[in-house]
Amino acid sequence: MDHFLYREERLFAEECDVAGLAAEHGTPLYVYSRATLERHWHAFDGAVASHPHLICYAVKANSNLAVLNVLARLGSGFDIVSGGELSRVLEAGGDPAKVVFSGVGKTVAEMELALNTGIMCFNLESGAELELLNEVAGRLGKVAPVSLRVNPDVDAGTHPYISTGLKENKFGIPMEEAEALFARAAALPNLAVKGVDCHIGSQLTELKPFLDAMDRMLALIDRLAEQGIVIEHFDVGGGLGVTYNGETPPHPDVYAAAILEKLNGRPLKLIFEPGRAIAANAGIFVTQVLYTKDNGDKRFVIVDGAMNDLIRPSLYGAWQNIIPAVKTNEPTTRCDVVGPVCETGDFLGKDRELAAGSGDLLVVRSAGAYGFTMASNYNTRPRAAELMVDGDKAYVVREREKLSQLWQGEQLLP
Ligand SMILES: Cc1ncc(COP(=O)(O)O)c(C=O)c1O
Ligand SMILES: N[C@@H](CCCC[NH3+])C(=O)O
Repeated sequence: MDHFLYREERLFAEECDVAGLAAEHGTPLYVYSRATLERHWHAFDGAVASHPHLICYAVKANSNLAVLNVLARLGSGFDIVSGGELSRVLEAGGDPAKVVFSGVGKTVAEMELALNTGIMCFNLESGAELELLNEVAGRLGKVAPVSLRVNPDVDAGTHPYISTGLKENKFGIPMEEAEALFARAAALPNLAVKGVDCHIGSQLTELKPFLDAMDRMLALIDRLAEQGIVIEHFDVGGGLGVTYNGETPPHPDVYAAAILEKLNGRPLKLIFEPGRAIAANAGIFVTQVLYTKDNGDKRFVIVDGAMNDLIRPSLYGAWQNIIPAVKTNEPTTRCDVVGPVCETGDFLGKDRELAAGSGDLLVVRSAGAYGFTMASNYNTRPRAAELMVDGDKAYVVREREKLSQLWQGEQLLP
């Protein structure tokens, strides 16, 4: 069930009137729905209930402490890609024993933090990283639990910037090197091989690439077993897509059933790293129209939200639905919804049919993932406030940034 629905002509987030939230908290504004986050998490967790598993929510999608805390309370694990994300998980009450650490460029300081915190597993992405982690763990008198992220070389059929499982991408270890590196990891005194990991890309809307990757990864797991390297868990990564514009990605039930079928009774614990599928449609971005202007046949609706707040349209040409917070009977016009940032690429949507005049509120849907986490201060724009609604209550989960915070730490010359 969608928790962002119109009642008469007004859009609600759960039981809260979106225009009312904007009047109280200002714009631009992110609004998240707790019920939706929980429903999406349970959809994943429930889909694999029959099999040992752990859902490790990908923190990069939306790392607000309140979001992490809501998921931690459900028992979620977390997929992190930096020491900063690990610190956020801890701050939000997440369990380090349910954390997997992905990413191609872990630093010594990040390895130390993760080892001292006692995370569940390091997803290693290169031979060099493997040697360094062994050294760092040795120095701390610890044994690091590891899995190797293997690049299965499958085409995820997604945007080239968010495809990660092809040979030409920087992620993971090439399949041809995997067995030798697993043998090396198993032989090192301060590493303990726990798992095999892959992640082939984001916003996948078909099952086939996932299943192709699984075939290759399971064949690898079987070859490793023949060499006496026992794998306890298989981390299938994240990447399940969502509906932005009529896409029909498989429901977690269908996705999980297909994965379990491929597993074919192998006693492997499954780890999932969904980010977008949990957070994207649990959030909206609310922005107010400043001006409209017509340049020849082109109408621009200039809003107070911009690419610095929500970069997906500019960066990937991503399409996210834009709807009014309050519907009117005014005639609609075809327009580009653009922000105040000094870049031609600063748009939230192009060629949209909207009735939008100065002062009106527009809502960008599916903004709960890779929205605020990718925001910047470009053009010295303070980052938006974030709210979480829970029924008829709305909580400020991040205050709007103050201008003075933007130059904190900057110094004039003497
Ligand atoms: C290693 C890893 N795991 C999980 C995710 C989460 O992906 P998604 O938000 O598409 O589920 C990503 C991002 O694509 C990732 O790089
Ligand atoms: N940030 C991207 C997805 C990249 C996923 C991170 N590995 C997006 O908004 O679609």
